[in-house]
Amino acid sequence: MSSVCAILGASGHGKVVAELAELNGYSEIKFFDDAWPHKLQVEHWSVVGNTQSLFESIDSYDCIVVAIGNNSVRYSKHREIVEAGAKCPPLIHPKAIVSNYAQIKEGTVVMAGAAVNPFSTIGEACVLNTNSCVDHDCALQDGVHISPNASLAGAVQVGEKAWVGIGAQVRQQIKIGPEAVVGAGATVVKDVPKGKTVVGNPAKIKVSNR
Ligand SMILES: CC(=O)SCCNC(=O)CCNC(=O)[C@H](O)C(C)(C)COP(=O)(O)OP(=O)(O)OC[C@H]1O[C@@H](n2cnc3c(N)ncnc32)[C@H](O)[C@@H]1OP(=O)(O)O
Repeated sequence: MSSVCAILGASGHGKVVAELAELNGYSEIKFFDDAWPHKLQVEHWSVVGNTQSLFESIDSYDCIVVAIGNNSVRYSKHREIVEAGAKCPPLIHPKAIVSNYAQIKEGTVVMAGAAVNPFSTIGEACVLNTNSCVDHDCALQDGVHISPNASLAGAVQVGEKAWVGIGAQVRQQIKIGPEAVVGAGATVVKDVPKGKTVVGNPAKIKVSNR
C-alpha cells in the first residue's frame, strides 16, 4: 500500500526532507508551497498546492513535514497543522545514530550522519542537520535548528527556536536562550541570552546585537 508524505516548503531543505521521507518508506511525496501555482515542480517532485490546499487535504497524508528553514515560521506552521489533526512522525535518516534512550518529538527531522546520545530530548519541529552531534543529556526545545557539523557537548540546553550555525561547538552544560543564534564556526563557552547572536572563538555577543 502506498504511503504519502506531504512537505510544506519546496526549498533546498525541502528536497533533503523529501529524500529522507523516501528513505523512511514513504512511496509518494507531494510538495506544497505558497509559490504554487507559479511553482509546479521541485526537481522531479510535484508541487501540488499551497498552504491552504494542504489544510484542506490534511487527512490524506500519512506524514506531514514543514520544511521551512526559518525556525519561527517552521514551528508555528507545524503547530497549526498538528492542531488541524495532521500526523507528523519524526523522520530519522537510516544513517543517523539515535540512542534508544533519546526522545525525539513529532515534526523533527534528523539528517544523515547526525548523532543523538542517551537521555537527550529533542522537541517538536527541530532540524538536526547533516553530521550534527547532540551528546548525552541535552535538552532541545521546540523549533531548534542544529546546523551541519555543529556539536553540542553533554547536558547543553537549547531554548525554543534557537539556531546553532554550521560547524559551531558548544561546551558542556551551556544554556542557549530561546531564539538565540550561534554563528557559523563559533565556540560557545558561556551561556547565550535569549534572542542574542554570538560569534567567534570564544563566542561573544555580536556588536550590532548588544
Ligand atoms: C544546510 C544549510 O545550509 S543549513 C544553514 C547553515 N548556515 C549557517 O549556519 C549560517 C549561520 N549564520 C551566520 O553565521 C551569520 O553570519 C550570522 C547569523 C551570525 C550573522 O548574520 P548577519 O547578521 O547577516 O551578519 P553579516 O553577514 O551582515 O556580518 C556582519 C559582521 O559579522 C561578521 N560575522 C558574520 N557571521 C560571523 C560568524 N559566524 N563568525 C564571525 N564573524 C561573523 C561578518 O564578518 C561581519 O563583520 P564586519 O562587520 O567586520 O564585516
